[in-house]
Amino acid sequence: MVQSSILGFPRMGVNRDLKKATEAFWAGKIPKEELLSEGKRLRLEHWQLQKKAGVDIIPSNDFAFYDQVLDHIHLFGVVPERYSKYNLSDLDEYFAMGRGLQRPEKDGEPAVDVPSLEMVKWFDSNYHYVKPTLQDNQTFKLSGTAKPVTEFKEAKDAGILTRPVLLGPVSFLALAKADRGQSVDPISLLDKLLPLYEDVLMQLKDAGAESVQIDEPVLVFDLPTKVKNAFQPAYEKIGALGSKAPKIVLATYFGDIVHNIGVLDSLKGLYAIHVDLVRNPEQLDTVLGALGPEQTLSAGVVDGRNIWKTNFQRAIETVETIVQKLGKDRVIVSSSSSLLHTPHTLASEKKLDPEVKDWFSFAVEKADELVIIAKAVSEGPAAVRSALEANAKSMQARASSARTNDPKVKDRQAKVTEDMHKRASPFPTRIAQQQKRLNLPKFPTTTIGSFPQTKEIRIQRNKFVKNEITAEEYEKFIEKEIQDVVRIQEELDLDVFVHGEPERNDMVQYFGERLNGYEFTTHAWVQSYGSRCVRPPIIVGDISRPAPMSVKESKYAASISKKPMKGMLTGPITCLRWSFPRDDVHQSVQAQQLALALRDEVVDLEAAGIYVIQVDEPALREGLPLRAGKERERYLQWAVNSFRLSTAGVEDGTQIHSHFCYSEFQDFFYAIAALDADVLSIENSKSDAKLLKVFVDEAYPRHIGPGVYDIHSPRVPSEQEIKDRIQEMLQYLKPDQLWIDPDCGLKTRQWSETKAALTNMVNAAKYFRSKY
Ligand SMILES: CN1c2c(nc(N)[nH]c2=O)NC[C@@H]1CNc1ccc(C(=O)N[C@@H](CCC(=O)N[C@@H](CCC(=O)N[C@@H](CCC(=O)O)C(=O)O)C(=O)O)C(=O)O)cc1
Ligand SMILES: N[C@@H](CCS)C(=O)O
Ligand SMILES: [Zn+2]
Repeated sequence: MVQSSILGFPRMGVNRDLKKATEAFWAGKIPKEELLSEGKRLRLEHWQLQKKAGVDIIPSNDFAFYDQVLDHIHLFGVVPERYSKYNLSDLDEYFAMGRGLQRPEKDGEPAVDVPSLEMVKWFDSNYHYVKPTLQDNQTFKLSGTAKPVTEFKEAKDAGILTRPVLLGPVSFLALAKADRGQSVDPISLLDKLLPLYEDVLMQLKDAGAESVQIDEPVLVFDLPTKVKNAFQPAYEKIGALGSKAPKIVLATYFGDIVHNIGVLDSLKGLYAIHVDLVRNPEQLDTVLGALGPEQTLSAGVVDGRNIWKTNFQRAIETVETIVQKLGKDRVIVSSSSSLLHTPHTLASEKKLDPEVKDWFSFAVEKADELVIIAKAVSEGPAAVRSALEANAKSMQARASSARTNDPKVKDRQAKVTEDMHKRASPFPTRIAQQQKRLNLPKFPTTTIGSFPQTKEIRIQRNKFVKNEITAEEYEKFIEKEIQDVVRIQEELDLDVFVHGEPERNDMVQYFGERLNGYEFTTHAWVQSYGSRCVRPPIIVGDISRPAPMSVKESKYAASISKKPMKGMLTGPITCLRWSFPRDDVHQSVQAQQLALALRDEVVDLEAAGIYVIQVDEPALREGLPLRAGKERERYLQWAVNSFRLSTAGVEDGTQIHSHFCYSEFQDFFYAIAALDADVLSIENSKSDAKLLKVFVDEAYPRHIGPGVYDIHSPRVPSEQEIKDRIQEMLQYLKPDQLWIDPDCGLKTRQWSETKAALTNMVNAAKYFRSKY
């Protein structure tokens, strides 16, 4: 029989219950025991709903209070001394690594002041993981109660036999880095780490696990030889455990593994291989050809990254092809990746137009889809006839809907010219005119856009959404917020102001709600990092801008401000990547539509007297195909063109900024340079300033503001820390080039932390101003 499986389930819960409990715990409003029991309740609820749907293979250890990679850091005792020295409780140490910890001395307990570990993008998704950080003398030690074993037993006690998920040893090390000042090559630690995997696998077997999912997603990358060669010894060792360990399903996702297919030779002893056939269906033949004679294929045919209903006919055809080759008992039908990247359930969406709702499928619905596909192949289509018919009808309705097609948008796209991507003059001419207009000091200070989104802001917005206050009342409230933000920036003596983005629920969702072609949801939250979630809007049709989206707020802010006001927009690629995109039109087409809509907005801002305009593109790097080559070049071409199309409509004297966070910018530096933005602000505070060398090597001529402090943590950086950081930067950047700003927007911070940190930042900038 063909079995159905899920690689991982969203953990927030139907009402973002985990977020609420975690934040309540951090705020000291609930004790640790309550947080732990909420976690337990959610795990059980999610296992039960998958079981009820009829899913054969249900994951465990896919739950994490903060991040699944951080769970492994904790599991293997990869805790840098700057955390372990405080002898914190397990949970406090775990959260300290995730989000930093700063607390005064209390009841004889010493004061704690430690920043978080680095957080980076999980492959090309909008999820972020905590990067394992290794020492030259790194040792590994299994934490007393191994979480994968505890959670497996927890499910078993509830009558559900799960398949525990582990991040594989090669991926764990390949995704790690040497700590600051250390030079260890992570993969060289494989031999030291493997015994811990062997131990966990044996414990899981003893506890009754029949199979374990080991994720090795790095197989979709172009791997350095050392990493590629690590698979053989790693899995020979694990394979040598034989019946002392559960059967191993090795999972890859978010790409194809054809370029690493040779690695499968060394994995033939494993029970099964999982591949992502949504992203790369064309890899199927190669993978089938490389499987061992008894190996099972786990076929990822239900999209773990998007919300479109699965096309049953197509998925069933794919699975049947595999069955013909391998037989029913050697095929598992699966989600393409963990469903972590999809919202919990469509059932919560009460306001969606039924026409489009019929096109969507969230995690709970995807569980049903997997069961239907497996049944259709196992028992024949007649067993699920009505589901197949309903699905075919939905597919047909979407394909023929008038909502997806806007001739006016197509017409405008056909008229886009090369010149529309170019500013009028080169940078030296532009910056001279901008400086005349803006008259900024050396080391100009600014922020990235958002100021704290307080509880009060969210409450007022919620009231407005529910029609409990009028549009005028809400507008007045937002104006008052803008006034406060402007006044505070005056007090802080920043140089380029922002309006603070109080009117925005999210930097992408806000624009999605104002553009034609988009649908948005009320409960479709997806975890972005830690307790933070996003509600990506859904692109269903051709995109256009019916009216200005941000001009009113920026113009108002400028009217009450004595300093230059920066207009704030989200760039076309970020709007695309952080939405659920269409799967019926190429992404480059959607990006160009977004770019044209934003171009109109940029020009309108300029006409309203806003002469500094920031177009954020933090997701530019995320969209980069995971492997080097032609596909990457093609992406960069259309992505860079989209940014340029959106910004090049302004005069020379208008300063275009762009912002990047969560990106390792070195490997796509030339694309950032090609954007031709006058000023770049980039997240950098957690990285080694040495990385800025790329700006020197490439003789980058324009202005740059590498973030001087981390905004993800409530911790306030001292003035000295910021000065040290700037001093380091000056080894690589010219004083005339350097802007001083935080890593990213401040929306997740409290006001007290924000003011304290920015005071230190402005003082540090003034110190260098007086020195140069
Ligand atoms: C910069 N980042 C972003 C990414 N992706 C985005 N789409 N947006 C981003 O800003 N990716 C990379 C980074 C890091 N990621 C994030 C992601 C999320 C946040 C964040 O702060 N999220 C908020 C939710 C923001 C939001 O949409 N708020 C809405 C709704 C608020 C709400 O919960 N309302 C309540 C009722 C009101 C109340 O009583 O509080 C409800 O609906 O129940 C809004 O403001 O209106 C989060 O809280 O997780 C930051 C960085
Ligand atoms: N302008 C946005 C950028 C976030 S990446 C903000 O400040 O929140
Ligand atoms: Zn940012």
